[in-house]
Amino acid sequence: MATNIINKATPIAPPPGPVEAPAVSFLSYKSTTASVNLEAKAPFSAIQALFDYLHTHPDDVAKLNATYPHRGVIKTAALHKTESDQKFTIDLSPMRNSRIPEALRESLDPHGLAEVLDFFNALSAQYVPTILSSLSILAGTDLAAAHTSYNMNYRLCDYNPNTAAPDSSNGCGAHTDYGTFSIIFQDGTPGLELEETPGTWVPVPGDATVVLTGWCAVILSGGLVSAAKHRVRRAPGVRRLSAVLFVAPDLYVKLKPLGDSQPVRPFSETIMRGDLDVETFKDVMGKRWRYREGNEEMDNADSLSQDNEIENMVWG
Ligand SMILES: O=C(O)CCC(=O)C(=O)O
Ligand SMILES: [Fe+2]
Repeated sequence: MATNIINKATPIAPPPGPVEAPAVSFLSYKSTTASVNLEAKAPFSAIQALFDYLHTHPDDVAKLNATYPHRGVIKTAALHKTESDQKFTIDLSPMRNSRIPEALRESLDPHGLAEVLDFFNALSAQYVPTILSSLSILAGTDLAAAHTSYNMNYRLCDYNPNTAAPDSSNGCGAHTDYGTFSIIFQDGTPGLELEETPGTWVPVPGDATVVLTGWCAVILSGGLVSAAKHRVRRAPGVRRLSAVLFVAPDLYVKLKPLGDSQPVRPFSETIMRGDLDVETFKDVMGKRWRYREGNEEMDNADSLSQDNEIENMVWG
């Protein structure tokens, strides 16, 4: 069983170091989640402005998607699919943002893009090292060396009532993030829920900022850190916006327990041999993720849930 890594109301100070960084307090009773007192506030007016602009400017959507033809940047499958997640998503990443042509930046920057990118860039510079060092304490091993290239994703979500299934309560299906941790900012609207015990969902207050650990943290920590399963429910007619920073290890990192100590639970041979790198893991996980979000078809989609497939790959 995973140790209860984040104790009740026990603030964990970052280790002393030369860099002055804001303190991150883990206050949750739950091993998989941490409520964090971040001073950062996500710019929700800019986020709403960006979505509203893109919802009404298909030409700019096409140009933005052309900067990442592989998967696209703004995802609108919920407009025509009723069973998938009923939300719109914008996925930006520091690596790909440099591919946005100057003219497109000039047309999108005044409609929220500049403010959104400034927010994520400042957030990651200010908090990622601190959270990684706090998480390293919980993981019993130094996670920093596996996170040198800031393999991150900047995601905006618009749980908009204007989708193919306006009355559906499925905003975002139950899942566990693949990376090391994700910071979720919310616009004040409830909907995010955490699975406390199998089948028991606990609502997160709509104005809380939360850090959720993902599968890479589970593996690198030898199972000391567990992963937070979560989902988002929609209320009919209610719009909800969120901003998520996903942090993952560098793509070439081999996903196996880092420390010398015995894993708290046996991992698969693939994991213990170090045969699975972050890039491959992200591909496998991403495929199911996109299926759930309505952005990719799958042959054997119904036979396994996203988390079951990952569990089969990770655990012995
Ligand atoms: O919108 C949210 O609050 C959470 C979104 C989420 O879990 C995700 O995109 O992975
Ligand atoms: Fe998530």
